[in-house]
Amino acid sequence: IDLRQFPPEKIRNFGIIAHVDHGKSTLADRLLEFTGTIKESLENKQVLDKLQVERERGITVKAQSASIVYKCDGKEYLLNLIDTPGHVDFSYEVSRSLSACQGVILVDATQGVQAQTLANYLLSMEHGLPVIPVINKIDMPRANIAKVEKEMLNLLDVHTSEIIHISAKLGQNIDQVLEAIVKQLPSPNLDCKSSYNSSSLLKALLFDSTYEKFRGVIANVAILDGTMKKGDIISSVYLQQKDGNSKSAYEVKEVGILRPEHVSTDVLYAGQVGYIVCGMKTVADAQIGDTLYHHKHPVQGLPKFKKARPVVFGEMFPLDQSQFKNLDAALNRLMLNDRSVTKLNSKSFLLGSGFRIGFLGLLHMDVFCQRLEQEFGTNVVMTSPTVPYKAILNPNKRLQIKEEKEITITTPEDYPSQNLVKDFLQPMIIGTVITPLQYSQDIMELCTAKNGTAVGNSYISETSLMLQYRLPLDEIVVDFYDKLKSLSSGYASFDYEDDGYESVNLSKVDILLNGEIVQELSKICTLEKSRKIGAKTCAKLKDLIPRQPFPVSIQAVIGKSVIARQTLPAAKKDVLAKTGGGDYTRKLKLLRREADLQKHLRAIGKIKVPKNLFIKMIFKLRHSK
Ligand SMILES: Nc1nc2c(ncn2[C@@H]2O[C@H](COP(=O)(O)OP(=O)(O)OP(=O)(O)O)[C@@H](O)[C@H]2O)c(=O)[nH]1
Repeated sequence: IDLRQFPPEKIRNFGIIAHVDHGKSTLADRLLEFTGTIKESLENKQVLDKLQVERERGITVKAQSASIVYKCDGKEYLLNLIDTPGHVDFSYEVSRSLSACQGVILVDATQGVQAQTLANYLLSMEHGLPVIPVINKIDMPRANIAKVEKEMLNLLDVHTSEIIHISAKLGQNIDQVLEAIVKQLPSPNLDCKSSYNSSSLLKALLFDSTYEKFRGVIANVAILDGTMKKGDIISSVYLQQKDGNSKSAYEVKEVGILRPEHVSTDVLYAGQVGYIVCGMKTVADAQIGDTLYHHKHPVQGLPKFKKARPVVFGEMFPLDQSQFKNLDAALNRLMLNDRSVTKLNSKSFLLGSGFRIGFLGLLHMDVFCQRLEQEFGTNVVMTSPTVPYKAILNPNKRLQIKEEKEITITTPEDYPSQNLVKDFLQPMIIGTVITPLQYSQDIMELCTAKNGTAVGNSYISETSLMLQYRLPLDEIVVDFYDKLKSLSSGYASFDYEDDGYESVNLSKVDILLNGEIVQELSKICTLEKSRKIGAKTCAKLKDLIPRQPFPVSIQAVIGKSVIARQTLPAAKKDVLAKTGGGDYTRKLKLLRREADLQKHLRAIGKIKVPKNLFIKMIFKLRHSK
């Protein structure tokens, strides 16, 4: 491809956004086939979902770009498409991708408008992006186009005449979608007047990155002004700020576009989207949202990207401590590809050195761990996840806290001494559920049971309802989504947004084995839930700990008060087994000696629990609802 043929007016950059499973990746397949970017084949199924985890789970977790060339009214256009994930846990990928887009297609399916349809639509409005409304899966017998159109008219600012009806699976009306992209979406809104003005200073947005073993960081860039060529020496606004006089400069070793695989073009012009390889090595250097420029010609930086805000935290340890450094390196590389994860160092008495990692949800946490294993061969153990609570501490002279202070609690270790605390706060969300009418009663009961308060209900059609509840984040991260799906036979959809913090009665449940605290099993939870959690942990431990020669008391405590307990009886040893008939006094002697031994062991009382048991326990607690 000669990229000089595509000045900005012949370029359209668009993202495909929609609810989970509405057919975004399938539409991307057809767009790639229809424009001859890839060969037509029945084998082409979600070709942009390249990760093993995406193939195995059948979901997109990573936004992917591809450049296609399309001829419309005799002129060729360069279209850059970004296929985005639909699940709420990966919404950061969507918002990040939209920063490199000029237009968006909203694919809707026969299920009608769902929670993420609405969330993504609002996101594109926030970015000021126009939307091409599309109804997908019209080939399905269950398709109810009239109903879906009505919902779209009710909830989205679109007109019936604009809605395109397609079957991404069968490739029906794909040409209409492409034509709408060219005719209805604007060309990139650039700082420059002309793409070939060689005097224009380079200004490029780094909007995504991946890591490859031999090539290092591969950065996806949108060129906003000037040109980027192989051999150019570039720097970035972030590096300039970090290093003062901008010592860090990189030579562009490769530059090209994605079709969808890397195709080197040696140059990218203003308005185009592509990739560069320039020897960057770390997450710190390849900052998402950074502005790149020619080293000798600094430019004004673009507004920074909003940072992802983790909603669950877990502690991650290598199964084998000798692998700690490898795990650190693997995490840094994976974080180049997944920018929504946060990482801090952490330590555990039993599990050794590890990391405190923040995720955007439990699915995100599972997918991230699976990617670590599949792409980097690391084996890790994750402690049970917790949401970020806050504590307001009273002033304290001894601890040199001069005025009220707010701290964030993401692990039991952060839990402050109760007498210092003025108030605990928990994160709240506004959850939006869209459901067919017949399931709404059960869903309302579920929201109430999860301590939710209704903030608004409205009909989106005669048969579907939108429910909005204010809920504690802690109540939805574990099993809310699964329960919602099972109550509604899979029909209800869910999305949520932050809604500040609210006062809560928080507690820290510690687990004691024969009076000794086991740090790794401590848990922060609301006082209301503490008994249930304490009892469950004690019962599970009783099952898992091997019998010892002495009884083991397993207690769950809050401070000094015991809230649950179990006793693991001593392993009985038949001391008389070898005595046969024998003398009565000898038997008595043996029994007395055994009783003394028991007493002695009980006095020592220390039980040696293997590391494996904790790993099993952590695993069990995480996977039991
Ligand atoms: N019958 C029919 N099935 C379709 C159509 N489009 C997609 N599908 C099916 O719907 C399912 C989901 O399609 P995907 O393309 O993976 O959906 P997605 O929106 O990319 O999914 P996420 O990225 O995980 O949110 C797959 O089984 C597709 O084969 C269509 O037009 N007709």
